[in-house]
Amino acid sequence: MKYSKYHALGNDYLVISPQDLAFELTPEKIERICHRNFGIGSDGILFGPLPSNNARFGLRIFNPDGTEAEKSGNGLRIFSRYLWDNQLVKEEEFDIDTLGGRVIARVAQSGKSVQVEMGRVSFQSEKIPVTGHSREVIKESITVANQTFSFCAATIGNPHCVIQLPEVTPEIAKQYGSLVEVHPYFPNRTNVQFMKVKDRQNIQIEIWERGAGYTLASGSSSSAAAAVAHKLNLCDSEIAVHMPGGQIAIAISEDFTITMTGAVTKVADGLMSSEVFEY
Ligand SMILES: N[C@H](CCC[C@H](N)C(=O)O)C(=O)O
Repeated sequence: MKYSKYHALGNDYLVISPQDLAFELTPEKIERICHRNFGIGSDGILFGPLPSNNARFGLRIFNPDGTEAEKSGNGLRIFSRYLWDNQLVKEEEFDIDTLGGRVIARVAQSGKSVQVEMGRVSFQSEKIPVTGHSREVIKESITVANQTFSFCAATIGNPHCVIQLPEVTPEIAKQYGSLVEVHPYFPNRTNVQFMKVKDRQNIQIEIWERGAGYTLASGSSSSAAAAVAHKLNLCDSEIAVHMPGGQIAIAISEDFTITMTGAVTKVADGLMSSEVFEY
């Protein structure tokens, strides 16, 4: 079966088109395809373009644990580049419908940069969701492994828990991210960002992704963390988000609509053998 592999700042995805799909995309098959040793290996699968009544293209996004995500910022930039590589779009704006809402994308620099209007960030508990009474989830506390953190929660279609610290490291993300991801506060689990605010135009984040674990970059995490920094008046409305895999530019409008701009890199076009499911 044909696939295309791209990465966005080290957050890698496989694009599989429905016309090439040779089997049902079950959670077990997704896990195996994404496995770094027994499969092709990736941080997820982008399944599209699909027919849509809401947009020019439909897209489904799957995590390596087989669960489906409402949105993926890096995934949307990669999918936009895939559409451009396959002559399905040129430099014009086009829209993509996802489980987490409709976005508007534009490919630039011969596919090496993509801008996506990701939708509006909400801090509202019932939209994220976060348990408890209806409120904006700002500066609340969460305890995992006997460590209590102050956090803010946000959604941009998928859920995010943003924890601000004076310093952030991969070790902190790996030690605490997996515990926060499955904390009872988050009925649908959550993506987790540990954020250092460097100045009013720059933040640094370390990421633990729902259903994927530690990743080198995340577009929806960048959007959520930047929105929280702006909400807390720690940053202005244009923020560079620095991650181990590179940086993403985030622009935040008055109503917290997010525009994300970042790189995309083509890795390969490949052919997957059916033997991958036999081991
Ligand atoms: N794991 C995420 C989806 C992918 C997010 C990330 N790769 C991005 O670029 O936004 C979730 O379950 O919500």
